[in-house]
Amino acid sequence: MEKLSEQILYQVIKNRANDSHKGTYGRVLIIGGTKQFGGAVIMNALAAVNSGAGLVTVATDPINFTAIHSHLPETMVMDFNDDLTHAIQASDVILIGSGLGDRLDIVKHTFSAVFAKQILIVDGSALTLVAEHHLPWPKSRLILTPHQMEWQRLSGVSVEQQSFEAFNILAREKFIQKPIIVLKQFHTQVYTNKGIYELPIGGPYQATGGMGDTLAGIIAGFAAQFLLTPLIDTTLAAVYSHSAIADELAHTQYVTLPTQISAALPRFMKRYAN
Ligand SMILES: NC(=O)C1=CN([C@@H]2O[C@H](COP(=O)(O)OP(=O)(O)OC[C@H]3O[C@@H](n4cnc5c(N)ncnc54)[C@H](OP(=O)(O)O)[C@@H]3O)[C@@H](O)[C@H]2O)[C@@H](O)CC1
Ligand SMILES: Nc1ncnc2c1ncn2[C@@H]1O[C@H](COP(=O)(O)OP(=O)(O)O)[C@@H](O)[C@H]1O
Ligand SMILES: [Mg+2]
Repeated sequence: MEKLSEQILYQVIKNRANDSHKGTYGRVLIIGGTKQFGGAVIMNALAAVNSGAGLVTVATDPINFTAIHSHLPETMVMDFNDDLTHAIQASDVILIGSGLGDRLDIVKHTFSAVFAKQILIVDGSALTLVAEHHLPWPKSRLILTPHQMEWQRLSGVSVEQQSFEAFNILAREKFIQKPIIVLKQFHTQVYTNKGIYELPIGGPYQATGGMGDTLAGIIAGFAAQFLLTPLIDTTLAAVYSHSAIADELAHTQYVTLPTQISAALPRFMKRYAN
């Protein structure tokens, strides 16, 4: 297992070309946030916008529209009960699942609408729904972001067994699409076609609801913006940035809130851009 270092940030975070525009930095569609869990998509979107995605749209329960706009006038919104086919197919990156509750219909529709070349990040409730209903995965480029219980549901590997990486490797082999799997925990592990990476930073000051929603949003923002960089590297840089910011905040804070991590992203990224 290879330990991640800040080197990955220099590899991925590049200065922007003068002749670029918002379209250059990718279109992200975030799908999630039932009436109960609107906060999850707000945290997805705060992370995606602050990490530099060019255009972000949130497809969610309309009850969340005002709250989203009051946090982030930069985002567009749409009703996730409407037909999402066009919005899905017009996006570079789709993030589905944070706070999606029991909306199996939306997961099924999204999986049927995505193209093979698109990047689909599957988080939170969407992972649980796939596991419960044994849904087949789509052919798109896939990143899964389970916490340990979500990975247990998906793979059958118990939380205890997950400390033996061989079990996780075997479980990943069963996926036809060989997704990038971000197995979140203290010292998160990332399983990829290039190898397994361990995050040596981060800590329990990150144990607040919404921390994973924020990570998923950063992964989406990085993937959309650094579209020409290998997806494994952009994912690793997102995972590293998320906890590196938390570590910096933890010098002076007892807990590090998800929304504070997103707010710190633009200044953090500026230090590594080259
Ligand atoms: N503001 C919002 O709108 C928020 C919305 N959110 C959204 O809510 C949705 C549900 O997500 P969820 O993770 O809360 O519930 P679920 O998948 O049932 O897992 C709970 C079970 O798993 C266990 N468990 C958890 N973590 C574990 C770990 N690391 N390692 C091992 N076990 C772990 C846990 O154990 P326990 O806490 O009981 O010890 C319990 O048994 C999801 O879509 C998310 O995006 C949240 O982000 C919060 C903020
Ligand atoms: N003790 C810890 N040490 C390091 N990171 C942690 C710790 N507890 C939680 N985290 C991080 O917080 C995030 C939690 O993700 P998740 O459970 O999906 O949150 P949520 O769904 O509430 O947004 C992961 O990135 C995980 O690595
Ligand atoms: Mg989560």
